[in-house]
Amino acid sequence: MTTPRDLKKELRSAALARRDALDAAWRVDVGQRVATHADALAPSPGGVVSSFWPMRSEMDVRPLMTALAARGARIALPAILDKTTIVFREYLPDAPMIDMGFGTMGPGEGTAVLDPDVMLVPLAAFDARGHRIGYGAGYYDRAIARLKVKGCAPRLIGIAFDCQQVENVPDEAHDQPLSEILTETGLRRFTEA
Ligand SMILES: Nc1nc2c(c(=O)[nH]1)N(C=O)[C@@H](CNc1ccc(C(=O)N[C@@H](CCC(=O)O)C(=O)O)cc1)CN2
Ligand SMILES: Nc1ncnc2c1ncn2[C@@H]1O[C@H](COP(=O)(O)OP(=O)(O)OP(=O)(O)O)[C@@H](O)[C@H]1O
Repeated sequence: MTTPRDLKKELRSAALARRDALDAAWRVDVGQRVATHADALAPSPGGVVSSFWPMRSEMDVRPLMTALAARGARIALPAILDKTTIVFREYLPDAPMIDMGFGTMGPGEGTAVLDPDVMLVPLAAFDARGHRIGYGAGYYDRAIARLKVKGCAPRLIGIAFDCQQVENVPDEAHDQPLSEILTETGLRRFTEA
């Protein structure tokens, strides 16, 4: 029997292969263009936006991070604590970044841990309902579930290229659907089917 887990695995690797095939210079250009959506994404001044330090063929959201910081947002980046847990540590441009493994970097220990008001969520694949597939470790699903238990409900904005959209992401109970998605064709809001 094909389980949701098997299906997700297939969709993940196909979507990541499509993303890997995108032209690298075009991807950089898109990263710069999406920064023009900063006004629509910025929380009220002093609010926290979690971003991510690009790895593999992800969109480079660093120009967007800079634009959000210029609008008064505090920026946080994921720090991998163990096989199941990420926390979001404050990103201060002058503070040293440490190697998080997997080709990504993050702020070191001793940096403030923040609860995001707006979360820019990396992903492998997404569907028209806002359901997403990540890299398969469940880090983001768990981090979002943990925030909700604490009474925090961050605005969840997926970051992807249009070629990562799939017909249907199989549902699993722990999935945390996105409210919006930002791609090279703009910012879209999902209306759960
Ligand atoms: N830029 C960025 N940072 C991020 C994430 C992300 O998606 N993008 N994460 C989002 O979660 C976390 C890192 N998550 C990751 C999860 C799995 C693998 C990974 O390479 N997994 C192996 C399989 C390992 C195994 O099965 O034991 C692989 O895919 O080859 C990498 C990062 C936190 N930081
Ligand atoms: N809230 C949670 N509590 C416990 N386990 C969880 C939770 N969320 C996800 N998991 C577990 O994490 C594993 C990976 O889940 P899944 O394949 O949905 O990850 P993903 O969406 O690809 O990853 P990510 O959330 O890191 O982007 C699964 O075994 C799942 O049971």
